[in-house]
Amino acid sequence: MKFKHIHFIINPAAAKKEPVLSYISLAFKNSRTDWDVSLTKKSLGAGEIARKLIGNTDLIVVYGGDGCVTAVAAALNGSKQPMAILPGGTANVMAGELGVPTDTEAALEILKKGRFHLKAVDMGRVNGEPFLLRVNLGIMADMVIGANRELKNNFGQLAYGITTIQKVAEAEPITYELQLDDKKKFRASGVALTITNSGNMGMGGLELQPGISITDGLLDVILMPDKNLLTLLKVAGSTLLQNETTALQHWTCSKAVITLPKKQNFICDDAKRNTKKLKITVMPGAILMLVPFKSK
Ligand SMILES: Nc1ncnc2c1ncn2[C@@H]1O[C@H](COP(=O)(O)OP(=O)(O)OP(=O)(O)O)[C@@H](O)[C@H]1O
Repeated sequence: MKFKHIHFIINPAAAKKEPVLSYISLAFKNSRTDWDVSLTKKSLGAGEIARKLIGNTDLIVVYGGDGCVTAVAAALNGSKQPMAILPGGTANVMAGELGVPTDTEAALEILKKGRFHLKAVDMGRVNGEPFLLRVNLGIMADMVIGANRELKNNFGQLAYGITTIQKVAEAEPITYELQLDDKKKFRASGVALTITNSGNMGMGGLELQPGISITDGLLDVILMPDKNLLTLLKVAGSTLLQNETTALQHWTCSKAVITLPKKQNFICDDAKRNTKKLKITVMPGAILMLVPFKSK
């Protein structure tokens, strides 16, 4: 498959510092593909740019971190406009999930040679707002909020690890009321709750829990009940060994209502929000994404 026209949305302030325009120009030098570029600004997000491009190009490629990627996916959901990712950020969870190489020139080579197919990927919606990766509460939310730009610039992916250690020490369990699909409501306490579409953690291809799929039309709800050392070690071990652990509670559903004892911060992909009740639904096959063929 080859595209006649590609529009690149580039975040010039993305974490990777590299001559991405030269790479694009070189990759398509002798190709019949015509391409254009838009640059994001602090005041002009990737999502806003993407929305105006719907139907005006064959493929929107976003170069940046997950902030840009999730903003573009949110803008395009339900539109049938295909999108692709050139990883330019610190972690690029979605690119990892799809198997897009971290190396920009290698990712462009796949695009140029047509070694990919398009896949309809699920998204979710929380209190009306679309998300691509996950909704986080508790430690996981605090960790994303704590990993600020300065920390990410200095430490890259390690920024998340540094803030996790800080946040675990401070964490207190919260009692959540959960209603999954149309089943009976129940209460469960935990220091971290994640409602996730993607299993990838953006770190060396590690998965949060095995079997989480971005194309199964379902969301995975994962609760970490406590923060004692044994639980943390079990979670770390199961992540590394890619097996299911009893230290985490894990459910799947297509919709969830989560009620908190009081208003609290949560993370919708990259964005910080605050609420007492989360109404979450899956949007099966909401976005067409470019997926590289698996290398043999
Ligand atoms: N031209 C620009 N100058 C400065 N900042 C920008 C510009 N364009 C976008 N941004 C900022 O970049 C951020 C989103 O970028 P990106 O998705 O690469 O970051 P990220 O999600 O923090 O990535 P990662 O965590 O993987 O490093 C937003 O905070 C946005 O305001």
